[in-house]
Amino acid sequence: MKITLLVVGKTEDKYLLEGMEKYLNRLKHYISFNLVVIPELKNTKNLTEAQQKTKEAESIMKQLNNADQVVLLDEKGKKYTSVSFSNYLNKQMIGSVQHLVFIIGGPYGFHESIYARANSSLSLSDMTFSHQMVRLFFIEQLYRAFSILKGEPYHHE
Ligand SMILES: C[S@@+](CC[C@H](N)C(=O)[O-])C[C@H]1O[C@@H](n2cnc3c(N)ncnc32)[C@H](O)[C@@H]1O
Repeated sequence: MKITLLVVGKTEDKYLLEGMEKYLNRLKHYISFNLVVIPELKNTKNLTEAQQKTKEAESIMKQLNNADQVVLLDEKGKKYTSVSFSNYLNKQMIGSVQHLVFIIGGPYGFHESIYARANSSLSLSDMTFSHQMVRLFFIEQLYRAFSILKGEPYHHE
């Protein structure tokens, strides 16, 4: 199985880039992982929030194949503990899933067509995080999940 994390917009903040790099470097020892950045829309001044979400959705859909298992990062999604998330990943790996795609929305969240395409959703908290910060938190949780599956000492309950 390979995992893709699809995000909208480049990260400019150094503190986030450094954190992401740290966990991406660790994660690559466990799984084939790809971070795909969909470029942020330019000249959005004349676009409504709904129009921006529609355009983002078109770019997201272009990245997806029919067989992909798509999981949206969404504050209203399903909640896991780190251990239950590691079990979820294990199930996907031993099941028939070839490509697991997690998606973090843009500043306004997801268009309804993306909700309709998704197979499931995942909440990191009831709180709303910036779409930039979520990528760091999620990559750390992915790394943590694989370290749990490997029985390595990173995670302490
Ligand atoms: C600023 S939030 C968008 C908030 C928007 N009001 C909504 O309804 O989704 C940007 C993106 O960050 C992600 N996100 C923010 N908080 C999250 C959380 N607690 N759990 C999972 N993903 C979250 C989601 O992918 C969301 O689309």
